[in-house]
This record gives sequence, C-alpha cells and structure tokens, in this order.
Amino acid sequence: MSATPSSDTALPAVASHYPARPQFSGFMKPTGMEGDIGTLEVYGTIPVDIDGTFYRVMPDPQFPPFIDNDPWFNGDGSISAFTLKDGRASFKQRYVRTEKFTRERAAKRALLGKYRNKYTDAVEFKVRTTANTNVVHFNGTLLALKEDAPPYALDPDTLETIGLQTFDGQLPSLTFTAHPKFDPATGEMVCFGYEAKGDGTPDICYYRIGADGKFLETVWLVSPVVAMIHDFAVTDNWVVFPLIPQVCDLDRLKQGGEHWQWSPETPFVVGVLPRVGATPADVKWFRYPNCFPSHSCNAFEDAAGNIVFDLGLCDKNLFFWWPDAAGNAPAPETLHTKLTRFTIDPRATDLELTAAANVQVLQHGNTEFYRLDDRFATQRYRHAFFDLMDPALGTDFRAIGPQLGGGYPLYNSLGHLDIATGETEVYFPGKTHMVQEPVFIPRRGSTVEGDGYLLALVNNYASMSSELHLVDTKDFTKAVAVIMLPLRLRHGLHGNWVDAADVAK
Ligand SMILES: C=Cc1ccc(O)c(OC)c1
Ligand SMILES: [Fe+2]
Repeated sequence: MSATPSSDTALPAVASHYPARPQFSGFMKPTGMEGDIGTLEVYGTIPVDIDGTFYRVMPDPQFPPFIDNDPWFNGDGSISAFTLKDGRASFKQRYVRTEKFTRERAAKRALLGKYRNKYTDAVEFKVRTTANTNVVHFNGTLLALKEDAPPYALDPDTLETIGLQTFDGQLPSLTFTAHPKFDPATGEMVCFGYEAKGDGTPDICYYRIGADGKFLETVWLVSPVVAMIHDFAVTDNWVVFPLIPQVCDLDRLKQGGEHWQWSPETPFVVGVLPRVGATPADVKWFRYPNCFPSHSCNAFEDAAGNIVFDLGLCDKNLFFWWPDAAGNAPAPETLHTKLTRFTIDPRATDLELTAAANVQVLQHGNTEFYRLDDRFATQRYRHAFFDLMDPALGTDFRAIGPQLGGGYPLYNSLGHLDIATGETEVYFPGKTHMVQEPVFIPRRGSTVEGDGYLLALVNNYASMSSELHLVDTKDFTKAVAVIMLPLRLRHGLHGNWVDAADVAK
C-alpha cells in the first residue's frame, strides 16, 4: 500500500499504516492501546504479602512516522501499571500526555521528526520529549522520564498526566536523566542532565533533590566530549558518570542527521565527582579503552575508599542502529554485554584505567537490565538480578523468529548472581518467551538482602500476548505465579515496584 498524501501540503506526507520494518512488525507492531482490566487471569498463586504496583514504560508510537527507519527509542511513552494485592492483579495503561502526544493526537498524524533532532520536526515544539524510558515514584507523584527533557508528572492512581515537572521552577537543567538514583536512607533523589543547555552542548548539570522535592544543590560541569550519558552511579560520597562513546554534533543535527554517531576513537570516559559540596573543578575524567557502558547495577565504597562500580560493559556499539561515521555497526547477534566491576580510586592522579588494575568481570553471560534489592542501592551489596540471553536454554528460535520483530535486544531468561559466591541461578520462562527488565519486591517483614520476589513482564511469541512472571528468590527454578494479559504489550524499557507501604504516609 502506498503512502496517503497529507491533507496539509505544508507538512511532510505520512502513511496511514506503520512501516514494514522490524521495529514496527510482529510483537513490535504498535498497539496504541489504553485501558483497564479489573482482575487478570493468574496461574499459580500471588503471595498475599505482596501489596503494591509495578509501573513500567514502553515506546508505542501513536502514529506512523514520516521519518524513514525511525528507531524503537522514538515511540510515545505508554505507562503500564500492574497492581498486586490480596493475591489478585489488576492492570491499567495510559499514554503520557506529552506536548508531542497531545498535538499529534489533535492533528491525527505524526508531527515530530527524528530522534532528538528538532530540525526535522514538522512543527515547532516547546518540549519534544516522548517520556518513554523510565517511570519512578517520587514525593507523591510518578515521573515519566526521558533523558532529553524534564520529567512529566503523573497521578500514581489514575496515570493521568499532571504536566511537565520543573519542581516549582527549581530545575536548572533542560534535561533530566532517565536513571535518577535514590538514597534508601534519606529518599534523596540524585540526578543529572547532560546536553543540559540544549542540543549539542557539553554542559552537564548535577543536582540533588530532597525527598520533599526541594533542591539541595546544583553543580554545573563541562564534559570533555558531547556524549550520551544514559545511566550513572552514586555512592555515599561520590557520583560516577559513564560516558557512552556515542557523540553528538550540532552541525550534523542542523543538516537533518542523527543525534548520535558511534565514535570508535573516543575512549570510555568516566567522570567522578564528590556527591556533596562539589565545585566544577572537583570533577575527574578517568579514561578506559573504547567500549560501550550499558546500564549500572550499583556502586559503593570499599574499606580503602575506592569506588566500586558495577555495570554492563560491551566491547562493541550496543546501539547498532546509530553507526559510526563510515556507516559501520556490529551485527546485533554479535553483541555481548557482561556485568563488570570497575574499582576506581577517586583520589588518583593517574586517570588511565586499565583492565589489569581496575576491571573484574562479575558474570560472563550476555546480560542487561541489572536490578538489585533497592534497599542496598549506593551501599555494599551482594545480590544482582538481570536479564540473560543464553541460547543453550532451549528457546525455539525457529518457531518464534517470524514474530520477534526487531530493534530491541533479546533476553530469554532472568539471572540472579550471588556476588559473594560467584554463583548464578537462572529462571527460564519458556521456549517461546523473551523477558523484559525485572523488578525486585522485598518479602514483607524481611530485611535480608535479596529475600523476596522478582517480577518481570514476559513476551510470549506463541500466544502473541504478554505475561507477568513472579519468581520467589528462595526458588529460582520456577514461577510462583504467571499473570496473563489478554494483550500484547510491546517491548519496553524501565520500571519500578512501588510498595503500598511506601506510599501510604
Ligand atoms: C536504553 C537506553 C535508552 C537511551 C536513550 C533513550 O532515548 C532511550 O529511549 C527509550 C533508551
Ligand atoms: Fe536505561
């Protein structure tokens, strides 16, 4: 079928259907769905000590793009909420009413152009974010986050959009990370924005927000390279910024090019800053040979005062859809990210990090989306949970291949690494399934690290619908409950568990 010409000739033509591209096909076909289900079907038993809501976000483009080969990362943020209470589960899903979403809905067509390139838009936006990367609970509201803009605030009960969150005008940065960190002792939210003065600017704005929403401090830094800083890490005394060697160039943007280009000659730069009371001069930029830092797991300080920073590390460009200047990118099936520990002396004067002195691989499998018992965030910890891809587990790739769609990474199981013993346990959800990011739910009344449940949304390519799998960390071999959705939710990014006990104040 051919593209339908736009009725307004001033706007770029859009099709009335999604493109025949992997990121818009099979399980990744956009759904546009909002709605509520009062009680979901459950196989097994949801333990009655579980009382709370799992919020997560996925990109789900409301309209076919007018951009060719628009990446998965550019879809509209759609928030799913699964409330687990009294052994039952309910479901709610709403789009974030961003300026982009609202104006496109009114125009009944796509108006936004390329991922993070305003020069390709059909209209001028004040804020062009899709709010599609993470959803966190803070000071009574949900924050829907994408790293290119301030958060959108949402009502945790209705998922209605309240509006752009600038913290009563306190937010000094144009951008806000999708991966803020929470101090489990104080509830402080530690944040930053990069390209914080606009597209292509090297400015990083570091800020801490008290649990009551009051800004505690702001520090402006200048980055040695305008690179993506997707995640970061926090300890009691330090913050760590891993710079991904995906770089931005304003002239390329103005020419209608991509926001990001892989830079093989750029090292993996690690910024280290005192968490409290820093001045811009206090930042140190450590360097390590070119590689791709993916998500952080956790960080803490050892007895000698070193920063111990655990994150996923890939030796190739994990964001293969943004190739290097010559157009080169690795084949997706050759990517392998390992949970890796960097030990960094923040007082060092030699800023070159080396594999021999600073790096230890904690888990050799192909893993991503690391989670922990959040009560141990920023502190010494023992238990890491993650998505794992191990083809030997028995996934029927031949059967599900046609339904997978593409543009997103595939993980067929959940892993639990006991860092003290080095042992990994694996939960395999089934031969026709892939897993999304898990969340950890503490067992009520237990303060033991990692004692509780792991909950993850799972894509079932045989039924072409989504399932929630709930695993008790005391027995990782099977799910205690599989919660069925009569729907297909696209592959998403991040989410969090919000315990009812932490909301009822
Ligand atoms: C997973 C990383 C990531 C990084 C940047 C993004 O804009 C994003 O959008 C969904 C996701
Ligand atoms: Fe992320």
